[in-house]
Amino acid sequence: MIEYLSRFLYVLAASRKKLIILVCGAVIAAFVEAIGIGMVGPFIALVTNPKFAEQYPFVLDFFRIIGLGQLVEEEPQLILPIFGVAVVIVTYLKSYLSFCVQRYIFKFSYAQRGKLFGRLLHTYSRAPYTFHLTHNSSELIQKMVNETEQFTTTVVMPQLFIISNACVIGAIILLLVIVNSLAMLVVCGMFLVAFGLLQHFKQRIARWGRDKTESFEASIRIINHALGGIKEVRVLGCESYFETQAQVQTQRYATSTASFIAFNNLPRYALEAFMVTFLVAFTFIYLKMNPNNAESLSSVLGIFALASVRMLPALITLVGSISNVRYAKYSLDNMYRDLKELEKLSPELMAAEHRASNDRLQGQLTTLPFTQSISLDQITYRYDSSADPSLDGVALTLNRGESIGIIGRSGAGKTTLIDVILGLLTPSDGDITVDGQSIYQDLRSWQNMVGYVPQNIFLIDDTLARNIAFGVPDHLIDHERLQKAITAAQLDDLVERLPEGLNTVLGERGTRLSGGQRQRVGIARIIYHDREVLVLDEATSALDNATELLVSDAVKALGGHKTLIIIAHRLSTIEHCDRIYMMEKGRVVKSGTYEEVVLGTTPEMAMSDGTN
Ligand SMILES: Nc1ncnc2c1ncn2[C@@H]1O[C@H](COP(=O)(O)OP(=O)(O)OP(=O)(O)O)[C@@H](O)[C@H]1O
Repeated sequence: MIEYLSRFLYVLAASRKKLIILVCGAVIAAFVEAIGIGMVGPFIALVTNPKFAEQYPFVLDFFRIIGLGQLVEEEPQLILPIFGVAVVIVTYLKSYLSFCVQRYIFKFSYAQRGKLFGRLLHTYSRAPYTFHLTHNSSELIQKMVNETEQFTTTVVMPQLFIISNACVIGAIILLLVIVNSLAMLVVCGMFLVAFGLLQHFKQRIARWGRDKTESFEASIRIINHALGGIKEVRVLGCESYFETQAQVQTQRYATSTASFIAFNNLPRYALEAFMVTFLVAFTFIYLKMNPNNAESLSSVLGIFALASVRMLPALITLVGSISNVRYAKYSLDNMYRDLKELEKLSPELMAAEHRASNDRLQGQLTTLPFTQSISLDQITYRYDSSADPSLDGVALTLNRGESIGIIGRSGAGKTTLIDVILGLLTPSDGDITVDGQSIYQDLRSWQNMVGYVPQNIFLIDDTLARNIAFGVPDHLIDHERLQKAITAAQLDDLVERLPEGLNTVLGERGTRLSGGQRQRVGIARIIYHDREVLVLDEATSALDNATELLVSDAVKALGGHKTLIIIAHRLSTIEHCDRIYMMEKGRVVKSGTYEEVVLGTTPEMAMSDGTN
């Protein structure tokens, strides 16, 4: 329980002070409600039994507390009307307070959802790259969209309702004990039934919660597969394969959700059945033991009826809230694990990223001093899931303004090397230095000076301008620089042909562009961002020969004042490079000029696909 609460408080992004104020408000409202409930009984008793005030001294005590003790002692006929007015006032106060507290609970809980969503996005987007290599994006989307909602409705709200209902129940129990200690019998019976049910269904509730979360996550993954790969799916005609998978998951989701909702109604029926059974059994036993005292039975039964009418709804809400909390335990544990692990793992990284985002927004980027060279010194990297290292003692040096080409067969380690250079993977051995300073001393400043064009350019479903000035708010876009980048990447023709020029929306993942055009947008993007070191991963693979020539010219034009690292898909792309490194099984096996390395090497040795 303590562990659960500490996890809950960790995930809850609210200030503790707010939470304490909220709990205090809920407790006060619950006590006013309990007082209101408690006053109804004596009011009815005062109406039906005029001697009630004499028999029960707490009635006069009440009048003394509100300062009217003397008045009602002198004029006892005023007891009933004054008490009636007090009941009405307390009921109004109770209703108003309960409404305010509930409204605050809803506001507070949904504000938590927004905050938690932002916190998860912040954490995931700044998490080490290796985290993303092992976590499916559907899982992360599921957590941000569904589990934050679940956290709000089935963890935060129920916990606050547990507190307020526990207060109401406590106050009612106190009241019943004061009025008639026999009522404890029925209270104990009710608790036994309610908590017996919770205990009996404990495992099942937790399993339903887990099933619901997992099936929702699987559904998002299936949607991603079926619609993300719509071209292949349509051509291969395997739509029904994904439909069958989706059916399994929706069925699992339906079963777990329906079972839980049905269970939530069970305590009400069980408690009602218990009450009737108890009252009938009690009546028979009472009559058997007191055959001549049937009249007193009605007053005892009245107390029981009062207990059940007041206790039942509060107890049902309490049981519902507790089962909700259990139902959501799986998703709470999930979010706790991610947040705790990632926030613990990379607090400096997170802080640095946060600073960098702010700097970027203000157009100021800190970079490492770079006037001479970049050196990779004995870089070794092994993926967690792999037995052999993918990079094994790679060493190379690159002077400012130079361009190097990296070639090698498929699986030689080129992409892994690029990921290490980009600072996405941290080598287990070796170092990368810029003018002698390790990039790991200030990774963000290193990344601020690197531009990257991957094999598959990531395009957002937005305008061409925003895709080139990627991540820059509209009001900070430099239009002169944008135009230069477009011209350098040979995109002028495209801009002219697009219906709304630079403001044309490119479609999801740039579906309105050809492969070659997408590549050129990627190149325009790094030109716009004007980074000192440019990394091109087979950047010209999707270009036709004529366009490739144009883009290669643009890239070549960058040479001399930009430092280039190119993973080549076609040997012609790296002809102009100052040096070529050939990789094999994670090692650099040959280096030198184009003539020294490429000529005399079979295309199979040099390239992923054996082309030249
Ligand atoms: N996420 C990963 N987990 C485990 N092993 C990996 C992972 N990514 C790559 N590898 C392994 O690391 C080695 C190098 O892969 P890498 O992708 O760097 O090669 P590459 O030269 O870029 O190949 P290609 O030209 O086909 O893209 C391969 O043996 C590959 O199986």
